[in-house]
Amino acid sequence: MSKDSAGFPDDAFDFDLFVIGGGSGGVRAGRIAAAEHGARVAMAEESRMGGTCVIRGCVPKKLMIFAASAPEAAAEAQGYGWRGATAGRFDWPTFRAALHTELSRLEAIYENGFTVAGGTLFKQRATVQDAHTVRLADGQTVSAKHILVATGGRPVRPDIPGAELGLISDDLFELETLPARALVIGGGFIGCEFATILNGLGSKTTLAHRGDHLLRGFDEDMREHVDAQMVEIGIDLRLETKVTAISAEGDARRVRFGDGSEAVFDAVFFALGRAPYTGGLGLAEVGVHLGSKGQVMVDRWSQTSVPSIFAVGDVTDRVNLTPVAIREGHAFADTIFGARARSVDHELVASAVYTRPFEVGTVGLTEDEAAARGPVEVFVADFAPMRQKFAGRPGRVSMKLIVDASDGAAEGKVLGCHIFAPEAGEMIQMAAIAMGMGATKADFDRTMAVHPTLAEEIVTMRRPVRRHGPVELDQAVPDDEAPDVTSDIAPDAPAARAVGV
Ligand SMILES: Cc1cc2nc3c(=O)[nH]c(=O)nc-3n(C[C@H](O)[C@H](O)[C@H](O)COP(=O)(O)OP(=O)(O)OC[C@H]3O[C@@H](n4cnc5c(N)ncnc54)[C@H](O)[C@@H]3O)c2cc1C
Ligand SMILES: NC(=O)c1ccc[n+]([C@@H]2O[C@H](COP(=O)([O-])OP(=O)(O)OC[C@H]3O[C@@H](n4cnc5c(N)ncnc54)[C@H](O)[C@@H]3O)[C@@H](O)[C@H]2O)c1
Repeated sequence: MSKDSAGFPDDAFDFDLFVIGGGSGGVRAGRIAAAEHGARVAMAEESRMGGTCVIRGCVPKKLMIFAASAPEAAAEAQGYGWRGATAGRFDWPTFRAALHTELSRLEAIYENGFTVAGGTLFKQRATVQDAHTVRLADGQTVSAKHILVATGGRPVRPDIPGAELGLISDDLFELETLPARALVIGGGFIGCEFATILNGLGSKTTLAHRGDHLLRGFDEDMREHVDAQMVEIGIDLRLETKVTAISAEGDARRVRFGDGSEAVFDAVFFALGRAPYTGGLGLAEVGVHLGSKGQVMVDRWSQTSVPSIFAVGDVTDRVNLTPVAIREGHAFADTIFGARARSVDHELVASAVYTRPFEVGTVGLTEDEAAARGPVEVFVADFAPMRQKFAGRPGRVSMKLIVDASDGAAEGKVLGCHIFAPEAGEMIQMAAIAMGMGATKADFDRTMAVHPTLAEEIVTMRRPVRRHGPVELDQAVPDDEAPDVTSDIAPDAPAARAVGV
């Protein structure tokens, strides 16, 4: 059997690795350690194998987004000559049954993938007893040379009267009936996606967000496009709105807002962020440093302050996305059991928010972030896409490239790419490859367009619409004193393209 820098197998322990949590990060780490590196691996999962992404996150959410897209598809079909096209009547029990059949299928794949690789699965909660020992809920203890904490996160509830009457994201997938009137509180990833789903499935949906635009942290233009689309599809969008109390009114919920007004809903969903799931895990007691949110503090090798204990995924609160958790788990397994040191680069992580009909795809710096670092040029394509335009459907695509305008080594490098369009998530994946390779605007320009597509606009933006940064770059102005000049170079540059011209 192979032996590496970690010195395994080590008969002093029951296992070489004990993974706590069978989600995206934990399963990948356990499977790679066992199948590819021959480690003796055990795992504990207290709920269902697959974790948040598979059972109560990305997968059921995206399937519900598909379901919720049917009314818009029918409306579009009418514009293409399908007279009388409608989506029909949405039957939640039928969809929910199919959804849970699919989730069970995926759960089995995750479980089999691990056990076929030779892993030992404990279907119960585990806590950390000491640097090399895990205690299971049934009382048994198991020793391991390494422990990997991959327990993910949990939705947070607000500290307001009646908070227990609200639902969390997990609940959407289990509802007995769809609410006729739904309130979603929170304007982040989940708030935007859940409001889109509920609206598309026929719930009269209100989205309340405390900020002035949805999706804080995203490029400002993208945020405004998402705000406008929410209103366009019929969501009652209440920005700069706080919820102060919830009370029961029969099966319904009476909600009090910050301005003193009240309204009644059939369901209230909290989408207020997620907290690392470390409560009661025993980590602090054995000397693992936790951050202010309870996240496990790790170095770039995902190692904690206790050398035998590692952590990956949402529980570390680095970038809380499935592909990141998977990559961190894989890198951990290769480093510790494969004698191949690999760490994860958390820069340039692309992501998408699956709003409808247009979604947001983003990678790299926002315009504001980039402008704060140095001179940049901003290229924008803003147009009514052929497909929607022909069908008489609303919506304008927006694509933005932010380009380094310094005269240094990074001159011309694309620093940020932001797309608001149908299937923007698919497009941004491709842009992320180019940007990861350090592509410049000239590289984009040299690329021949694929016509007629939406994505071709990303290689045909000729002139910047704005430039940020010092006017005279040669002047020795210290960075913190440099004027932040925003000049309109070509105010008419975002070509209002209709029908693929
Ligand atoms: C509604 C929603 C939609 C999302 N959509 C996307 C998306 O579209 N794209 C994307 O990239 N990301 C998305 N995410 C985020 C993504 O789901 C997470 O980033 C990812 O699942 C994190 O993986 P993980 O392995 O860190 O944790 P998890 O997948 O949460 O796995 C942790 C596992 O550990 C188990 N566990 C916890 N404590 C213990 C214990 N003490 N003993 C035993 N088992 C334990 C849990 O039951 C769970 O199964 C979404 C999240 C939500 C909530
Ligand atoms: N498409 C995707 O990739 C995807 C989808 C869903 C979730 N996720 C992941 O899951 C994480 C959690 O999603 P999320 O939407 O819950 O978190 P989030 O951090 O994206 O958004 C939280 C929202 O809640 C608001 N908020 C927080 N506390 C509040 C309070 N007390 N009162 C009022 N508003 C409050 C914030 O202003 C913000 O708008 C995301 O950050 C992301 O990492 C990813």
